[in-house]
Amino acid sequence: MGMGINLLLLDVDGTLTVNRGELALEPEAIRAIQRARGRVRIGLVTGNALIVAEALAKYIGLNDAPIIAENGCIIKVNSSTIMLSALSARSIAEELIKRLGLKPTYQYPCRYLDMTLDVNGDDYNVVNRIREELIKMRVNESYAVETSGYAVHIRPIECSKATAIRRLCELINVDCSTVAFIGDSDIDAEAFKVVGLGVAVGNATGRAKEHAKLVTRNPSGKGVAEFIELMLSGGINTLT
Ligand SMILES: O=C(O)COP(=O)(O)O
Ligand SMILES: [Mg+2]
Repeated sequence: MGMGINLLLLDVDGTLTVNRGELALEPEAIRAIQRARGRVRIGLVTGNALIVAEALAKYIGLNDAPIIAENGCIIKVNSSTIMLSALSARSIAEELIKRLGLKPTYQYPCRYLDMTLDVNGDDYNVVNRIREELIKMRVNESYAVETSGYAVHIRPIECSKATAIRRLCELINVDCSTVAFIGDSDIDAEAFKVVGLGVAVGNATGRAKEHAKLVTRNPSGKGVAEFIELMLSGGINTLT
């Protein structure tokens, strides 16, 4: 591959977990990440709340990992936390919960800009109902609505994982072309376009695979372990 990777960015749900739709972490992925520490800089890019992503990074042993949370609405790097929009989707989400009888996720109280609603299995249907309601409320131009497979997210339209990754690269002086990002869902597909190496895990959505440069043979966390082994064995050389 002859591609130097300076920064390895990891999605969380469906990527570090044993499978899409499951929350249990894949031990092989955690072990591979711990082996990769010191060889390449590692960060998390997730739809999860910042506090959830920070706790996960600490428990994996990635203490100073740069974190992009809330689908690109928040960046935590070194000791600064940056909000990438002045607009929060909280009030709109409250209105949608009332109008459509939706349920907030457990992270809802710990979130700032990108708000999450339960999918209860039919996430694409919930996304469409919300998009229609936002049009009725004449605010559909201000918010993006997407599903990760784990929750339906409503966020200020100017925020995304792609935009946040570009901003993070500027902040830590890394060229986006030397960044690898591994993900599993449609939301990650857009972010694959801004990094040098977009990697979709084997059970990723069709859209994610379509926009990835590499699709791992293995699913979710085992796919992450497979990619990291490839990287550590010089299959994709790392510059550190
Ligand atoms: O928070 C979610 O819904 C999914 O999180 P992810 O971006 O790590 O897949
Ligand atoms: Mg995911």
